[in-house]
Amino acid sequence: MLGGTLTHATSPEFTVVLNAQAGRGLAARKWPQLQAELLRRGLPFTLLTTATPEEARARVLALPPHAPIMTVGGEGTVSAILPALVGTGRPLAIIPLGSGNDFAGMLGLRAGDFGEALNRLAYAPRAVDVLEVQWLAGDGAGQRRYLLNGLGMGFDAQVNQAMKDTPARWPGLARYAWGAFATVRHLHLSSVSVELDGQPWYAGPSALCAVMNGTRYGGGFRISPHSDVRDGRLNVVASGPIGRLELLKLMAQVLAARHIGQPGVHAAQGRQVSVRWNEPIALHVDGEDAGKVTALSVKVHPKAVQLLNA
Ligand SMILES: Nc1ncnc2c1ncn2[C@@H]1O[C@H](COP(=O)(O)OP(=O)(O)OP(=O)(O)O)[C@@H](O)[C@H]1O
Repeated sequence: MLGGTLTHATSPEFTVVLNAQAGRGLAARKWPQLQAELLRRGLPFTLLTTATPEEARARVLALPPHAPIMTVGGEGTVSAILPALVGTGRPLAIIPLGSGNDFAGMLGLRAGDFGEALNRLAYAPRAVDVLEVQWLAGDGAGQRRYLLNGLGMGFDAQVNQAMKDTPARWPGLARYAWGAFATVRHLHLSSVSVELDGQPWYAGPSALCAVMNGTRYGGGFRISPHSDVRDGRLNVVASGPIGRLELLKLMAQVLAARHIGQPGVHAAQGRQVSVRWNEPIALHVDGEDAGKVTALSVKVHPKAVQLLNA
């Protein structure tokens, strides 16, 4: 554990959660530069270098309520400690150094731009919504998990898996695009039935269904351009029956956020959504593979986390 010098009497001491593996090692490589910047600004901190998400969660949970946290990593690094933030009053500053950084990117925070991320600590904290997913059937039935950015089922989640085969030096967007091309050959439609706020919303064949708090995933695909992380609502986007070529065209439209309103694209907002498939479907949660699922529900916790540099 390494401590920074307390030179500014009014600055709270941050607990820095450094995920050295985030961004395929980017966070570890950039840490000395960030550390120097924290010290230069007189921002006091204690460093937690954690080996696993579970360790990070446990160590943050052991901190006093209201202790400010700074994550250094990607979406998974933030996602891992959400249970130690929601409802505890521990505020969060995000220093994005992951592969995709979609939630941070949506907020205008760029990987490696420490100046902007730290300057924003002078702003008033802003509360953002958090989503909670519950597995309704299958192996994980009853399991719950918080997420900040979004989850995807079907094609989305398969692309997320395929991205792992791409070179580390590629930007997140290129890795996602490569994954989409590799995955589209195996496109498979399944039957889904989606209820939004207790009402039937979409039922029929589908290639993908995403439930979003943020606007984008995959390093810049704006799957849910109308999302607002402060509106107390989640956004659901599902495809109808779609072929390979149409899906590739759709992905290009998603890049430009022009897919909403197109035929075969269903999008809506609500507070709670239940999604049931006729067969097990690949799932990612905040960009992490989460196996296969046949039914899940997602609800919003409005303004559940205070962001210090939003
Ligand atoms: N504090 C932590 N310490 C060690 N490992 C962690 C920690 N938090 C999360 N992890 C693990 O590290 C993996 C990668 O982290 P993260 O998602 O932050 O980076 P990334 O995948 O490179 O970026 P992004 O999610 O923005 O694409 C996560 O999937 C998770 O399993």
